[in-house]
Amino acid sequence: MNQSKEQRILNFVLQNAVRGDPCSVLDTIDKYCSQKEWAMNVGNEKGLILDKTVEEANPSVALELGTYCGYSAVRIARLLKAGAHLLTVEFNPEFAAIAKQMIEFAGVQDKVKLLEGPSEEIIPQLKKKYEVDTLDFVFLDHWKDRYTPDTILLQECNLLRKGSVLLADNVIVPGAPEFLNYIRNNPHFQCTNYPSRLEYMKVEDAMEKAVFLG
Ligand SMILES: COCc1ccccc1-c1cc(O)c2[nH]cnc(=O)c2c1
Ligand SMILES: [Mg+2]
Repeated sequence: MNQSKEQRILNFVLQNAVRGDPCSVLDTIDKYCSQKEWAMNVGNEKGLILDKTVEEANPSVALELGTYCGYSAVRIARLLKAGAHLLTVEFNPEFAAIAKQMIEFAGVQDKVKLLEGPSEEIIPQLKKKYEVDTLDFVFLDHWKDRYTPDTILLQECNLLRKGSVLLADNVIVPGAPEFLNYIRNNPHFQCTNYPSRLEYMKVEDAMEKAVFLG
């Protein structure tokens, strides 16, 4: 049974990165995916926008939708203050299994809770089952057709508070035009666009930040 691309990425990290060093894990994934096999990690260019947004929000409780191999979970968790934590949601069991190992190798497992399942099922469970009050930061990086319904669901479940920061990846490529239309015309959100590049490619992409105004 030949290996998946995601397994090859993990193996490259296990053999080349420094255990317990999140930055070396990120650099090693970026090296593999820029030189050997493209993969849909947020990457280092958009990763810097993610870093700045997380640092500015300084979240106690963060949510990521779309874990994939765990690159952005490691990227976010490495910036979290003592006692803060990230909940990351992945519906693909193969990806979740890879991400779990990636997060543990990076040494950020105490700050990250990986939840396996569809976001539309997990979001309504966050308060009662996962003891969340409100979310300080949300990274949307899953299926683009879920950006709008999940943003509506977060509001319906009272998971956002005045000042909650949403950051969406890939609003140009693959694109989330319906989400941009929804969020930019919604008076409860203050939006900012951050032009960038698609990970590991000379292709235009962008991230959209949306601050909930309550
Ligand atoms: C499976 O498509 C891969 C792909 C192909 C071409 C262009 C973009 C993407 C892409 C890039 C990303 O950062 C992504 N992030 C999260 N969920 C995605 O599906 C996703 C897709
Ligand atoms: Mg993405």
